[in-house]
Amino acid sequence: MRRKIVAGNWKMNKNVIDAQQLMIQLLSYKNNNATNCEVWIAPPSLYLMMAKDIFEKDEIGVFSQDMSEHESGAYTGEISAGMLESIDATGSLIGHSERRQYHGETDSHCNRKIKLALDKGLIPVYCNGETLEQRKAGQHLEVVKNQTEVALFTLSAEEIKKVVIAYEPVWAIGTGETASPEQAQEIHAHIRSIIAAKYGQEVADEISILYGGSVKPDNAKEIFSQPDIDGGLIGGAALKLEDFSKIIEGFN
Ligand SMILES: O=C[C@H](O)COP(=O)(O)O
Repeated sequence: MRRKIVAGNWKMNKNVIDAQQLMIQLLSYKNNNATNCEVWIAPPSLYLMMAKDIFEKDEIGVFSQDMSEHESGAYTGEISAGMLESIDATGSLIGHSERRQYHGETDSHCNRKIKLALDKGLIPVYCNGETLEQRKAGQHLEVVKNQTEVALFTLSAEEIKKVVIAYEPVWAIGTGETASPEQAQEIHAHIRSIIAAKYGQEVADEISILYGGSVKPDNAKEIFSQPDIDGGLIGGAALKLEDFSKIIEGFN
């Protein structure tokens, strides 16, 4: 049985008071409601240790939004896999489209980061997805195939099983425009088949593939009901308990 996950990426939002308040609300929600999926959050790095204190029994997984491709050293502004390990973080998002767009990240960078994360026992949430131009040109299947191969195919079967993939079509992120459940399912099945072709069906069937891109309370259930969609990576709708909890309940 693949793990089912709803993960909230807070991006660069909230001051410390607002972040603490939402974490406390989430803890209370989690303690008072049976959920049918794991709940993870990726707050800004500044708040990771606070999150670990608040979720002291690992009620909610704590992820960084990015991590360095280097182990340590003179890389001003970066945080390493070792640092995340040292605060007992659950994992890190890797290759989010905003990192690709604004910081020039490529799938080769992602590959190095994913290996470092795995070496430190962290869960890498590897994000990929095509741009609007690529979709309009009918290149989406090929783009996602290349991304997946470059970022993941140097891993062993045991390693790739520990990776969570988040398919996020760039044109659906923060735009209010979401891929239809059928469009998302097509790509999720495609990603799984690419992995199956290299590592075998059994390995591919163990990997959770999340969908991200304008998931909201009113479309989550239908998206999550697709056979190859194992949850969501949620941006805007993760910033309020009311919306995020309804998305979590998409698994009920
Ligand atoms: O990491 C989350 C994704 O970028 C989705 O963001 P969004 O739900 O605001 O479209």
